[in-house]
Amino acid sequence: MESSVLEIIKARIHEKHQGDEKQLDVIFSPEKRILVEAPAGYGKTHTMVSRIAYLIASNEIPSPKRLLALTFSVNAAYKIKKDVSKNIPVLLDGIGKEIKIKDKTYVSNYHGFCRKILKKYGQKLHPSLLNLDTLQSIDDSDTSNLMQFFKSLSLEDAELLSEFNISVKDIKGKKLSEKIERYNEIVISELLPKGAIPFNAIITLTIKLFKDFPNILSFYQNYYTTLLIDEFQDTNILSYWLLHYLIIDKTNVIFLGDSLQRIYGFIGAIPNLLKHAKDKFKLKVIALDKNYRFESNSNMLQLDKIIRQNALTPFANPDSLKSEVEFAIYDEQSTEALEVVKKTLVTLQNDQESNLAILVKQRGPNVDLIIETFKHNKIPFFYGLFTDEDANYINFNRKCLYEFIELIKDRKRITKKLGKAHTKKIREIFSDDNTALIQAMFELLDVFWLRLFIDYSFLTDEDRINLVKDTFEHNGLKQFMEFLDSKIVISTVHAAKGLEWDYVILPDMEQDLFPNWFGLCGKCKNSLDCNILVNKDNENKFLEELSVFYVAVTRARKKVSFSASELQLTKYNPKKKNISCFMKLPGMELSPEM
Ligand SMILES: Nc1ncnc2c1ncn2[C@@H]1O[C@H](COP(=O)(O)OP(=O)(O)OP(=O)(O)O)[C@@H](O)[C@H]1O
Repeated sequence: MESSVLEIIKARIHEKHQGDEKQLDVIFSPEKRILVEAPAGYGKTHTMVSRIAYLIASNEIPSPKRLLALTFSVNAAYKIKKDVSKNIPVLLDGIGKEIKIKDKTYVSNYHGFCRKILKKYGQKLHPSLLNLDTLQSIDDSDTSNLMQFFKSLSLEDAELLSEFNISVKDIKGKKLSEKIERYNEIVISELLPKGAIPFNAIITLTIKLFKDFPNILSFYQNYYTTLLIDEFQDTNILSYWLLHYLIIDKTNVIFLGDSLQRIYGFIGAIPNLLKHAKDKFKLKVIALDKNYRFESNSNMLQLDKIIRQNALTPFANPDSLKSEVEFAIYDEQSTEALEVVKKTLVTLQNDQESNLAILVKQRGPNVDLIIETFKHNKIPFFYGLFTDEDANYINFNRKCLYEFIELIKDRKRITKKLGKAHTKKIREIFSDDNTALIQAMFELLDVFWLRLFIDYSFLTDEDRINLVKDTFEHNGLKQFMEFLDSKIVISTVHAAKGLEWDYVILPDMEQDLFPNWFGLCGKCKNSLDCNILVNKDNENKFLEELSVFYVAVTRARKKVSFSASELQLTKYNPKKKNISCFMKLPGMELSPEM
């Protein structure tokens, strides 16, 4: 490429990134191995998009097709793809070059990528993998379920499947490596012939393919010269193994992530992964240093720093950080619920274009009362109280996947008509279920189909089919909350990851709720006064809960407010509880206003 053209492209990127030196270092870096570490809102994804666009626009890689970009969540992957396709024409505008990204650069999540490989070569393991799109994705965690659906499966094999599933979540590397071969054998001999494939097998079979057919592995290792991975902290052990196969000496690698946003430990996100990967792949660390989300909001910026500082030095404030924090304490839950409703209305009244989320750690009688109070006052809101572990939520996504596969069996294209048929079928299946969760799922499903034809019209039919499958298979409907019209969302923090609102309220900041009993309080020896002493025994638990707190707080663009009650509702009687230890992080200057 002519140097003058390259300079124009660089200047355009420079301008887009407002001269942010660290981001530009990453984008233009000649290094082959980079780890970008940065907190929420520091521009990791923004930087990744420009790096991809730069590599393609400047011909730094042999072809856009040879760049592989992966992320954890489906929605994030397709957003990156969309941003890259928007960015390249801007970079190349008026300089006589045209690159259509539509079906070139491959951006996906780990499963989507493996599915692509299995569709091409999986028949070498079993003929049914040729029609991977029509195989039903099954849950292999429950032994009795497996025995019921697969009559010829022995109890021993069913147990192995379910133990394998649990070991992925518990990150038991040794157990997994001992069992992966047998796991694959059972999937191939028992499940695939009956048209079924477990979620984890999409990755384990790809690994098997790489092991059994070195020429296929070598093709992919050489084909993808550049590998970029966003949301790296959420990678699980199977995906991490997959990366070990793909990365060879000459591969250019960039991982981007933030250890403090690892909140999927309970489904297998590996702890200390960034450090491990840094040593393993000899990565050069570049830390981004400017927070764009809270650029003009010094109070939120300070609060962000305070939480992060406490991850390094719990309950110490060496840099004397200060942030004013609204924290109201009420005598009991019904008063708190009413005040949360009032606060919501006043906030939206004062800032009419804004939206607001009420985020909680988990479902329970306390948030139920808040919901009842909203309903009682006839204030509409979206019900987002589900997590990735929630059986009903998972079941809804699964049914969506099943029905989609049935509908797409004889077709190669997704049309609006197909979307309507799918929604109709799902509504029929759940017609007797009036629970708030299922009603909310219907809303999300409508939004999902609507956005598919608006936001993803640039995708090929194959990519769109993959997007639908990836979304349902990954329990990803929750990500479509961001497109709802609703100005008020009541959600779990886990369902809200990756999304943002102008205002966030965190109610129930009490002992046993946030952090919760299972997460930390049950283990804390100082629960009498909730002045936790962080030590070797509870450090990991503390960090896991603090991560969820951090993700919750950083969902707010403008402001976050907190509340608590002295009397907490429990299954039995209301109980007197302390306020959360998280409201005692040094540097937070609490003001009783709400
Ligand atoms: N150099 C920059 N100039 C202007 N805006 C920027 C810059 N870098 C990032 N932003 C903006 O800041 C916001 C946050 O960026 P981005 O989503 O990439 O951050 P992130 O580090 O990936 O956050 P998270 O960890 O929460 O995913 C986006 O709206 C992005 O457009």
